[in-house]
Amino acid sequence: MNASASFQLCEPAASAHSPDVKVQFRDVYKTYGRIEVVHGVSFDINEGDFISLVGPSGCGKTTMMNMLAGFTEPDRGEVLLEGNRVTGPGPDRGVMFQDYGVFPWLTVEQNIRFGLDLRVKRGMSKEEKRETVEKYIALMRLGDFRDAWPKNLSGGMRQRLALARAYAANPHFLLMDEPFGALDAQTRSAMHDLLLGIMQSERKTALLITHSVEEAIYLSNRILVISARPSRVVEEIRVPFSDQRDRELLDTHEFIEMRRHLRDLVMQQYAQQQELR
Ligand SMILES: Nc1ncnc2c1ncn2[C@@H]1O[C@H](COP(=O)(O)OP(=O)(O)OP(=O)(O)O)[C@@H](O)[C@H]1O
Repeated sequence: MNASASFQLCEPAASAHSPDVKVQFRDVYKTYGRIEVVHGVSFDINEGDFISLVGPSGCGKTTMMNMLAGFTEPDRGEVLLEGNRVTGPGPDRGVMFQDYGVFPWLTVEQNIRFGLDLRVKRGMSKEEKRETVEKYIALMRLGDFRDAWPKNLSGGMRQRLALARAYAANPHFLLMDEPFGALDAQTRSAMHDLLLGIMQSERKTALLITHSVEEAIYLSNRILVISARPSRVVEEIRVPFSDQRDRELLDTHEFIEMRRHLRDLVMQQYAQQQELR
C-alpha cells in the first residue's frame, strides 16, 4: 500500500478567524542572535484539536510553543489566541516542560494545591479544591509521597507531579513539551490513556512536542512535521482514528503504516539537520 495514499495530507494553511479556530500562527519568524530558528510558520489550532509537533532536536519546536505560552514573541508575524495577539502567559494555558516545572520548595501536595489557588479565586469551593488535590494524587499514584519534597522523588515521579499540577489547574489549553520523556513504558502508556480521557471529558485543546512518532499518532488528531532549522511546517498529517483509542490500535495495519510514513519524514529532517551542522 502506498503509505501516503491512506492518510489525509494537507498543505498547512492559515485561515481567517472563525469560532472553531482558537490559535493562529501567521507567517511567524524568530531569530536568536545569528541563528534563524523559525521561518515563516503558519498554522491554525482548532477548538478540541490535539496537535503534535515532531521534528529534529533543536529545530525550534519549543520556541513555537513558547510563543503560544506567551514566554517569547515572534520577530515578524503574529500568534493569535481567539483572535487576539498573545502578549504574555495566562491561566487559560497550562504549560508542562521537559524539565518538569515543579516548585522545589513545595511538597507534592502543596505543588498540586498551588495550581488550584487561581480556581479558588474563580469560585471553586475549599471542598472541591481538596477533592481535586486528592483525585490527582491518586491518579498519579503519589499518595505515599504527598509530604515529600521534589528532590526526593524519582524523575518519573517528578514528571507525574508536574502533570498532576498542570491537569488539576484545569487550563483550557494544554501545552506540553516532552512531558512523558522520563517515564517508564508502562507509566507512559497509562499517562497517554489518562490524557486521552481528560481531553474527552473536559473538552480541552492540546499542543504536544514529542520525539516519539508513536506517541504523536496515538494521541493526536493532527501532526505537524517540522523541518530542520530554521523550522517550517513540512507536512501536516491528519490522523483518521476515532477519539476512542486503546492500545490495540498500535498493532493495526493503518497505525503501523502511518508510523512508518511519519518516521521516514522525520528521519529526512534529522538528516538535513546533520548536514546543516
Ligand atoms: N532564549 C534563547 N536564546 C538563544 N537561543 C535560543 C533560545 N531559545 C532557543 N534557542 C535556540 O534555538 C534553537 C531551537 O531551540 P528549541 O528549544 O526551540 O528547539 P526544539 O526543537 O524544541 O529542540 P528539542 O527537540 O531538542 O527540545 C536552538 O538552537 C536553541 O539553542
